[in-house]
Amino acid sequence: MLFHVKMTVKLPVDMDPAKAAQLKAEEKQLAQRLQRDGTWRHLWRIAGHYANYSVFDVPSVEALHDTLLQLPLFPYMDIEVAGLCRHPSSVHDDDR
Ligand SMILES: O=C(O)C[C@H]1C=CC(=O)O1
Repeated sequence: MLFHVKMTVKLPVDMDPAKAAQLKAEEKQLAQRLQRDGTWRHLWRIAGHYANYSVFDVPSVEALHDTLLQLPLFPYMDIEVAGLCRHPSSVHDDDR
């Protein structure tokens, strides 16, 4: 199942910079692992924002929920999710 996810990062302005750097490094490590295993299909920065548009490929809504909860930055993100299904006019066979 494919899901479009918008993540907006809102780190507290008074967060210790070392803690922020650690969280971002941990997030990057997990994000790259999930991209390599095919779970995190797309990751795009939204220009001008500390936010991203992503596409996740997971077996269920519960799996998406569990994946998002694992993200080190989860406590500091606003997350919006939209389920995706194949468009009848799509020419891409892997859109499912
Ligand atoms: O920077 C972000 O958009 C937040 C998050 C998503 C992947 C990652 O490495 O950090």
